[in-house]
Amino acid sequence: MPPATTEAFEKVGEAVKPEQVKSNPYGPNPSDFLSNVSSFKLIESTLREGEQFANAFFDTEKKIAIAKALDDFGVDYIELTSPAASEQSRLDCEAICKLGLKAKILTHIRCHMDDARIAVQTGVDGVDVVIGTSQFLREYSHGKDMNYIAKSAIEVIEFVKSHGIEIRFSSEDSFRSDLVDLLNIYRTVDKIGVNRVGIADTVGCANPRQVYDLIRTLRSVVSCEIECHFHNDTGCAIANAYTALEAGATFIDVSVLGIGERNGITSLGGLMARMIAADRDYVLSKYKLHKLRDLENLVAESVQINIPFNNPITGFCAFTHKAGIHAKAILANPSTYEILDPSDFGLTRYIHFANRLTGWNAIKSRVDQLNLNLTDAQCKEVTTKIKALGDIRPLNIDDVDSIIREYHADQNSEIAAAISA
Ligand SMILES: CC(=O)SCCNC(=O)CCNC(=O)[C@H](O)C(C)(C)COP(=O)(O)OP(=O)(O)OC[C@H]1O[C@@H](n2cnc3c(N)ncnc32)[C@H](O)[C@@H]1OP(=O)(O)O
Ligand SMILES: O=C(O)CCC(=O)C(=O)O
Ligand SMILES: [Mg+2]
Repeated sequence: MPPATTEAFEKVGEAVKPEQVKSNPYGPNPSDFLSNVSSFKLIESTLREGEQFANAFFDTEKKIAIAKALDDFGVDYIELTSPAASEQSRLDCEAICKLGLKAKILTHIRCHMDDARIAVQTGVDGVDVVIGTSQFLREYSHGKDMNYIAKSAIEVIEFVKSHGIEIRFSSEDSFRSDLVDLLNIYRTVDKIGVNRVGIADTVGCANPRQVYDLIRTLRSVVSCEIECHFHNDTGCAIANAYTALEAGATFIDVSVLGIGERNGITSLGGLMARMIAADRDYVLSKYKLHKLRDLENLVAESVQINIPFNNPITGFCAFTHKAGIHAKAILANPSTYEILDPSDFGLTRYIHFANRLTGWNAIKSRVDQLNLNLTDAQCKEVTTKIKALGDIRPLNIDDVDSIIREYHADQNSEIAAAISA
């Protein structure tokens, strides 16, 4: 496309000169500036954080079905509820470890030797250890100071490592913790050797700028990988996860449909949507995106919820285009109003034409689908009729098809009458 002329702008004031705008990092292809988010990994926590969702009860059979579906989807790690939580949780953890899945199996425990002793006997590939570091949790949850936290962290980490499995240490409520305390504890555990450290926005208070700053700072203090866990209380879970990757994190905790404590965490599907827009080749090479819908249905049924209408990718209208302006452009080139390609997820787009916002281009497309023959002028005329009925009541496809067919028949009988006259 030729560069926009500045003539029109100069009439209303000084135009921006192309040389003033070195490059636009945001477009037209967003992936140009996103190379640093590539090669992220997923810690899938439906069977841990997700079990903390109010409606969740997974029996052994359901946990196995979900674990297999997650593995088939291609998640890197599956995180399971603490085996210290209950006897059945421990048995389920052992059962999932024995499935021989490609994904590595983790369990998630308090920073406590009692839990660690149980965890290392389950057959997991790694243990995620967590302890609250904010003033709130230090005072009202476990009541321990930073010295105690550091000592028990070292003891638990060395114990888990001595069993030859992966270890991750995480602070709970990281964003309301003292920064110096945080960096000190992470530096300590990094020195003794952990696979990952984790940052957790346990109450969902962080915004992307805070995430960027904290992860960037942490990146300069530790040499191990950084994992992040974001709650969605203020609606930032996906954006925060993405920003964490930009800042140097490489592991993100997700759950199917985002289920978890309160209103949950970064959703698997939401993160897939965000990441495929950033690095399509990487995401397609790693994850079987066409299995997302079945995976979400499996979990939604298990916890007795519906898929929200506005869910990324699988919400019922995620690829439905309605207003006439949109429909026309989508018909010409789907990239006009779609950043995601539904076929990447085994889905199809839909043009909604049974409403008063429709335009003649969408109606013409429907006329073609019905294999009828109307000129552009006739399509415009029949669109006026459809809009008139759409002003009175909601329409369905049958209404529109009836108007089109009736109009088509009228036109044909007029032609026939003209010929016979
Ligand atoms: C933010 C998160 O989601 S963290 C993960 C949350 N996961 C879970 O809670 C797993 C399910 N939990 C459970 O089944 C139980 O809470 C158990 C088995 C872990 C503990 O049960 P109980 O001993 O009955 O204690 P309760 O649940 O009432 O309180 C939590 C206990 O853990 C302690 N604690 C809390 N966090 C930590 C931690 N990170 N490290 C060590 N101890 C901790 C508290 O001090 C409290 O101990 P207390 O009994 O001496 O006061
Ligand atoms: O272990 C972690 O990093 C996160 C724990 C958790 O679920 C949270 O803090 O919300
Ligand atoms: Mg959580």
